[in-house]
Amino acid sequence: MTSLKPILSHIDNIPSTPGKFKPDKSPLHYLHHRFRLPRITLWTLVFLALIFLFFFLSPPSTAAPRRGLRTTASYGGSGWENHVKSSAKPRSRAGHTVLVTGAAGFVGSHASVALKRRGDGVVGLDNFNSYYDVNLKKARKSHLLDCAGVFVVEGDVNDAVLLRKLFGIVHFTHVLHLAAQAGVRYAMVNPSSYIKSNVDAFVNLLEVSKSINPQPAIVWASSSSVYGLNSKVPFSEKDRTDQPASLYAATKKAGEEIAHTYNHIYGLSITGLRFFTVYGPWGRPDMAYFFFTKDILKRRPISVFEGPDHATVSRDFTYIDDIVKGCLSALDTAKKSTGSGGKKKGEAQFRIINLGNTSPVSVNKLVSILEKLLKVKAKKKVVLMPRNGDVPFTHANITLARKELGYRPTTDLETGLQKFVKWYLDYYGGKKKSSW
Ligand SMILES: O=C(O)[C@H]1O[C@H](OP(=O)(O)OP(=O)(O)OC[C@H]2O[C@@H](n3ccc(=O)[nH]c3=O)[C@H](O)[C@@H]2O)[C@H](O)[C@@H](O)[C@H]1O
Repeated sequence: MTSLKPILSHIDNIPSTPGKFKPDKSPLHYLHHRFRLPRITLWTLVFLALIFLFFFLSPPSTAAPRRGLRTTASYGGSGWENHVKSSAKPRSRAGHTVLVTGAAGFVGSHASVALKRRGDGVVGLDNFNSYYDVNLKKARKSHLLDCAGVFVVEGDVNDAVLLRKLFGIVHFTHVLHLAAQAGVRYAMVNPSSYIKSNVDAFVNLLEVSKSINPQPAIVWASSSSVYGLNSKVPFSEKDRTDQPASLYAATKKAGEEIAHTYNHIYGLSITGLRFFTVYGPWGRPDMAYFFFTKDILKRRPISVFEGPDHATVSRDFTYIDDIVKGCLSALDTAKKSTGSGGKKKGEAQFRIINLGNTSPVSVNKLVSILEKLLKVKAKKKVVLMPRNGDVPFTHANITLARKELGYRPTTDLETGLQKFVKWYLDYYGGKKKSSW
């Protein structure tokens, strides 16, 4: 940044007590005598010059506000713009141009690679917060660039200036919004992070998207957790979702309602995908399959939850590649938004679709598969599931996904975990360049 020292040096002459100026030989003194300008005019000119310097000579990079979790942000400059433009370019005219938020995250990184590899233009956006190992996010970012040519912008979805800047540089046909504060249990530790990432940021994205011309179509990640205490299985999109068991679930449910509002008022085409416990290579270290693997290998005890009366706790674990296929198909089948100039011009598409595996597996079974793959016996401690946001089971009905998206999950838990364990051993065994 330009040094303000020479320009501000005259400020030393401002008296602490009015009327006690020392005799000076400053440029101000000279102008005052030479051109007979009143002192008030001169001070006004100095003030205007300072404002000019502040606004026009600041460097082009911007930093997002840092609240809660540590985040980084840096963007701006012609080199940066060129990276954004070239990453956004689809290989063919028919290709989409997609802004992927949360691109350095688990699902975001996989989806970005898949989109780019099939010929779409992709720009990633991620705030690299410290909820879990930032080095893993950085490694995903490097892989995205090296293996697929996807450029990830470091910035926050809450930063409206950045979003407008990106939309100003690139005409995004679609937004795949995967940035979120994940994890059901962490919501008791840092509740405000869920509001900031899952509510505030989503509203910010929708606000910007509705005012863009033409508006993009939006596909975003909701969650199986919205079914909360619903006990009717398998979970269908028609079932009740008004009994969330965690603040995470409540913010995802809020997102679904907020999405409906923006669809209704502004004609934004919006598809919410309810993901069911997604797992796989390059996954999230805060998830049970991931930290169980780590703890089993380190011969540390793991807590396996069970319900009251020793009821089994189970999840409809869904492999990452199946989820990615669902995301891409949701983008392909998304209809155009109908609004322009911030005004709705007709009914727009609004969808909420389950993406699960339809084959729930108990946590006990998950552990026994890991034991077999890792060839290590787990030190299991069976404990009553704490009341911290968890639900006893999930099970997706995917009839709508089949119909709307042609979605057909093909990977069972054992096959998916085999791929995860291979990646885990490669990555943490020192092969940092493990394949995608
Ligand atoms: O589908 C979703 O929408 C959510 O999926 C994921 O949540 P969950 O399905 O709860 O996954 P995860 O924490 O891996 O626990 C898995 C199982 O292990 C059990 N579990 C957990 C911890 C433990 O110490 N012991 C244990 O038995 C636990 O009781 C559970 O039965 C995402 O984290 C969340 O961000 C969201 O995307």
